[in-house]
Amino acid sequence: MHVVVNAAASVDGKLSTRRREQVKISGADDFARVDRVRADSDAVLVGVGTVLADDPHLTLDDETYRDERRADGRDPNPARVVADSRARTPTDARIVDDAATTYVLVSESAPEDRVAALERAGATVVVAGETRVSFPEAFAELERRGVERTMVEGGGEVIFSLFEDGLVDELSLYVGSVVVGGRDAPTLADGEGFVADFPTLDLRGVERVDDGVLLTYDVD
Ligand SMILES: NC(=O)C1=CN([C@@H]2O[C@H](COP(=O)(O)OP(=O)(O)OC[C@H]3O[C@@H](n4cnc5c(N)ncnc54)[C@H](OP(=O)(O)O)[C@@H]3O)[C@@H](O)[C@H]2O)C=CC1
Ligand SMILES: Nc1nc(O)c(N)c(N[C@@H]2O[C@H](COP(=O)(O)O)[C@@H](O)[C@H]2O)n1
Repeated sequence: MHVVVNAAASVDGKLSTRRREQVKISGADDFARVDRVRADSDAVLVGVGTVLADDPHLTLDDETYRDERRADGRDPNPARVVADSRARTPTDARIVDDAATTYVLVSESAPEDRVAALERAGATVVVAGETRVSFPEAFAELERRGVERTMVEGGGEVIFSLFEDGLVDELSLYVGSVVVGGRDAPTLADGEGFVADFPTLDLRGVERVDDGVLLTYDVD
């Protein structure tokens, strides 16, 4: 599985505010770039924290990208994937509608009634991990289902885990010209944090986009 993490942060590294409400950090040109990255992916993944905070749709905005994908014999939108150990994704979340395939990654400890409700709502549930979603296991199953390239849109808990598991191949970070602040505001990589053996990156590109900077990296 090739994994591309994409996120937008303030200059102080925050993905949103201490209230965990969605903040538009990217400008129009960056959102257009994000749409292209989505279109080039087989799946777009977020954590359940992002689903509960933002209620994202994670489909393509530009119809021409859907047309391109149809012409290539692919589904018009990439699949949507939620990492959700306890199956907390609401059945009326936008990510569960019929605009694209939706995979909900759950752990073995997810309540059966929640799993059944998500399946009734049209989601495909993938069980991986005992109490928390195991990304290595889940990605192996997604690969069996034809997902070879996954774009990860956040949030900070999930991005940290993917770095911890050594699963990230590329990172695109848009740094908007804004200060958010807040010691409890989510950052690019939250979780427990590293104290040694920090993942290191190769800087591939630096580009001005809107009034911010797009940084692109390969992960060592
Ligand atoms: N600016 C940007 O580019 C973006 C900003 N955001 C912002 O980020 C915030 C949400 O981020 P955050 O709270 O970090 O939530 P995440 O989206 O990272 O979701 C975290 C949750 O995912 C579940 N999960 C399942 N398996 C794992 C695993 N192996 N490792 C880690 N988590 C796992 C956990 O819940 P459980 O144990 O119940 O499964 C965990 O609490 C929102 O404020 C949102 O607006 C989000 C995306 C992009
Ligand atoms: N690239 C980017 N820039 C920002 O400024 C953002 N706030 C985000 N957020 C991500 O986009 C998701 C919303 O997707 P839809 O428009 O609903 O398809 C949101 O949930 C974050 O993952 N991204």
